Amino acid sequence: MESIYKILCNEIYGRYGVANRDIKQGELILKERPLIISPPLGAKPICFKCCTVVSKKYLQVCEKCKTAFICGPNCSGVFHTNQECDQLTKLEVDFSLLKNYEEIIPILRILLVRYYSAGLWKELNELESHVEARRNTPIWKTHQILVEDILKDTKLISEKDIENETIQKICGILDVNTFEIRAPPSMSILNSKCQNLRGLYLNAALMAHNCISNTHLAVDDDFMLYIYASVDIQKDTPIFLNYANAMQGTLERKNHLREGKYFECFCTRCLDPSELGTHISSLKCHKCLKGKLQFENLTWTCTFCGKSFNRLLIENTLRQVRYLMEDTDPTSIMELEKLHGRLLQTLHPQHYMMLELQQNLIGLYSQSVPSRENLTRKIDLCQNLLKVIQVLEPGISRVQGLTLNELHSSIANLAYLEYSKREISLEILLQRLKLSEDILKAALKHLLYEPKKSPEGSLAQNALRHLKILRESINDVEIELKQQNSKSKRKMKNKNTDY
Ligand SMILES: C[S@@+](CC[C@H](N)C(=O)[O-])C[C@H]1O[C@@H](n2cnc3c(N)ncnc32)[C@H](O)[C@@H]1O
Repeated sequence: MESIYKILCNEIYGRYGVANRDIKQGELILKERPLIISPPLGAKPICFKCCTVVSKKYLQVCEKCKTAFICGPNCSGVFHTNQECDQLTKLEVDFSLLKNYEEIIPILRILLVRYYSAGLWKELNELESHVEARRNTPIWKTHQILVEDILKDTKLISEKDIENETIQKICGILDVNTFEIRAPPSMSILNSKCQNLRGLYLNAALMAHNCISNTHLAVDDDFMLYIYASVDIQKDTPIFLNYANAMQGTLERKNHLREGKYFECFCTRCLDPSELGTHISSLKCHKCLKGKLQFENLTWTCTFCGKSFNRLLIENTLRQVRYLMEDTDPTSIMELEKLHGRLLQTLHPQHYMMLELQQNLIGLYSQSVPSRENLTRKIDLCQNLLKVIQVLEPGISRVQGLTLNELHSSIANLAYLEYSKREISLEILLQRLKLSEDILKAALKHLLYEPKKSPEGSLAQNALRHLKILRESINDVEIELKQQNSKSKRKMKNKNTDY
């Protein structure tokens, strides 16, 4: 069967994927298992079998190779393959070395590939590593001390490897090509923040970046990666992933791409100071208080009065805003609302830091008392957020799905509340419930792409159950409305006959 995409190469992107035919929104473009899952530099080690993060004190070793870390003898994970285990047995790697220097684990796992699969090793080495751009930078030196020098003391790498910069190249390949993925829930890291892992997917790694991507990515609990078309993609169009966070401003995304992926992005969003009219990076003009400050030609300029502001001044303002956000209790609606009000004087209401606050608030309101004030505010926040996401993540989008899901429940709850207080009629209640149903259906259109074996997948299943309940409620209200109408018709008739 003809492949849905093909790989081309040009001077800008290097290798990149393009649609081999018209691809419909929602079509699966790629489903792929990772070649390797690893913790990022400096993070806690993971079980070689199931990849859960494990505290050092709970680590055990594989009975067979006596080297690979495992979370326990009954672990049923599949990632410590026989090939890897056999190879570690043959190489007689010193376990204490691994235990004390977990930084070398991902590199070691990749090095093992060259012993058991020449084909995979070749494919891996063809990935972009940007060694030239990295040479003698701080990250190069860190890897030299934390990885290269330690591996040198073992028989795992030769003098030739050092000469060929094999280890630095692998480190570059991991930094440039891996996807950030969520670690499975861990029993041995109680109360710790969820740690992210890095997954290397040989085919997905070939896709180019655009800040407005045309794909939707999902990873299930077994680390299977799914890439769907988030919008219709015409034949010969590049298949774009977004390597950056769509909900960050241009300067932040550009920094991330420059420092981590070694390129400058010139997509339509990066070239437009208003970021496609979303104003996700805009500030309020302190001088005229009317215009928006946008970054163009290396300065921040007001769209209304034309005054320019020094870049350092704005960077300092944004840093102060970040400190204020970090200093605010993220579990307190009152504190976050106070900060939101205060920041409205400095930032555009759709600035990415405002959106971050708004997302936090939506989460808190969804767990709070469903009072009229709370529900109305949550509806406003969801609508504001959706205006931006629909532009920055057009088509299928997880954030859109989650926000629409929150919006539907608040609209239904507010309608019930107002009806119970006799503030709205049964007809209006029905209208609002139908609106909520439409919004929930729209949410499901996004969320149904989430793998069943993932937290978002469970949320989608929940949303499906809610849809059923909502339909039953709508049915009940329709019946009640019919009864009410026929009752009033009968009353009218009786009144008429009385006359
Ligand atoms: C994950 S790799 C993609 C595959 C790579 N092009 C190759 O040939 O192996 C990421 C690298 O591709 C290049 N790249 C991807 N998207 C790009 C873009 N929009 N503009 C410029 N370079 C891009 C950059 O060199 C980046 O570091």
